[in-house]
Amino acid sequence: MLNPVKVGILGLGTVGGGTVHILQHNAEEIARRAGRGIVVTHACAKEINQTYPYSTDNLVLTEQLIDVVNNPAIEIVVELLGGTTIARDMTMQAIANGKHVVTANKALIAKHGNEIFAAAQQQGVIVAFEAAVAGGIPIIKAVREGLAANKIEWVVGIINGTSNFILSAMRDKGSEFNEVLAEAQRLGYAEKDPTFDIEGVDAAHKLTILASLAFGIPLQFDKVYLEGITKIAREDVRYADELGYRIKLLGITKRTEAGIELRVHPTFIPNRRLLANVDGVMNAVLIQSDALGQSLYYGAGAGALPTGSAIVADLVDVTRTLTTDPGNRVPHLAFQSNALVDLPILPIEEITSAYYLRMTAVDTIGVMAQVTHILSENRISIEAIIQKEPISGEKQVDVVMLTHQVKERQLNQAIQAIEHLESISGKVTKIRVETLEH
Ligand SMILES: NC(=O)C1=CN([C@@H]2O[C@H](COP(=O)(O)OP(=O)(O)OC[C@H]3O[C@@H](n4cnc5c(N)ncnc54)[C@H](O)[C@@H]3O)[C@@H](O)[C@H]2O)C=CC1
Ligand SMILES: N[C@@H](CC=O)C(=O)O
Ligand code: NA
Repeated sequence: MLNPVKVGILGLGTVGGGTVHILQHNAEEIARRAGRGIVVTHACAKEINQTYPYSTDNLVLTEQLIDVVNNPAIEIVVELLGGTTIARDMTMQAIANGKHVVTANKALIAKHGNEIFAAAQQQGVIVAFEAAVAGGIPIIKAVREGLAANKIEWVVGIINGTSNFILSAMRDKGSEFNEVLAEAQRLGYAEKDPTFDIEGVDAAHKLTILASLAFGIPLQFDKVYLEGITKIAREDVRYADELGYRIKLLGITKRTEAGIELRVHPTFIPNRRLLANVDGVMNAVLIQSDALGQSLYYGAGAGALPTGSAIVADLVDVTRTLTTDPGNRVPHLAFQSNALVDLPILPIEEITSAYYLRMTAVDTIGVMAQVTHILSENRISIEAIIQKEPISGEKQVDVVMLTHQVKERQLNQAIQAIEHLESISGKVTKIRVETLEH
């Protein structure tokens, strides 16, 4: 067998720890698969004086990132720092030094991937990023290689473990939002800045990557429409249940004649669907493609070992292809770089969806007639409508409805008119309903 491949890791936190553990624990199996050993020789972190729960005996630990990136003995740099400034500099420096890079950093790839892949291609090195989308699920491999025969029509996914963990606990145990978020942070699921998880930014990073791989378009994070889960009220979770739905934070990207839909938002999903039953930190990605039809990919979306699993899989992949001519490797974004096309991304008002609407009626007499009149004027048909019984002593009641499919611009016009009614108090809550056929 050849000498082991030397790896340097930047960052020994949740994912760095999981990666070192797996490489040590499964060393023999990994070497049998890769054709040679894969050994971490150097690692960099801010907290190198702590005791790690794995052996650091043969590991040179440093606080200086550049010591790893500029070390001529290291062939593969694993970037597990997070963020898009220092991580970008280190990644670009590693590439300039002719090193392959493996990263879990979806923010980095979504925002700077076009530049990073161009530099990597010029240097003939690989930047591998399986861990960046849906944690341990081999979704990059599946889309880039497994579905290479297909024209992909749409991709829909639960791709943020933290927000799914929160929504599941709110529904199943009636837990408080902030308590569950703190638990997700303790378990190492959340981003350093957890607003990325709960405001949909992390899911948008991952969706940006999936859309590029699915449709052969450049990475365009700035064009993703995003809404997080922080505005979901307890009553919406309860009404979803009553109507036979679950609320999930979905990333949706779809090819239409007018352009590409690229959106992240809370979504009602009928509870009989598989996606509706993906709970806790689990992720799932459902893909519609022309030859295979639908395929579903399910597994742990965050955590030390699941994410470490994806990092090590990339290390094996890179090791196996070290001697392959760069022109014959799998292209970073699934399509050859000169075959990417710049399809337009649709503004959210141009999408068509069904909707859940909740409003508070202050005067119940005649309010239903007024609301349904506005909807019919805007050619919006209603699938279900519920007027809740007023709580005794109170005049206000919730009115909840589900619409059939309509263009979002049209729905927004109707909502504006409804909010102007004297019998309606405050804002109308709007949540999109998942209507993709499956
Ligand atoms: N935690 C998870 O389940 C998942 C995380 N990711 C991504 O993996 C990456 C790492 O995430 P975690 O391991 O959770 O983060 P973490 O916060 O647990 O670890 C970060 C590590 O980087 C080191 N570091 C950061 N800046 C440094 C600097 N300037 N100099 C030296 N060391 C520095 C820290 O000391 C720490 O060891 C992020 O990009 C994250 O988005 C991806 C999938 C899942
Ligand atoms: N914070 C992320 C970690 C994995 O990508 C999540 O919760 O999914
Ligand atoms: Na993955």
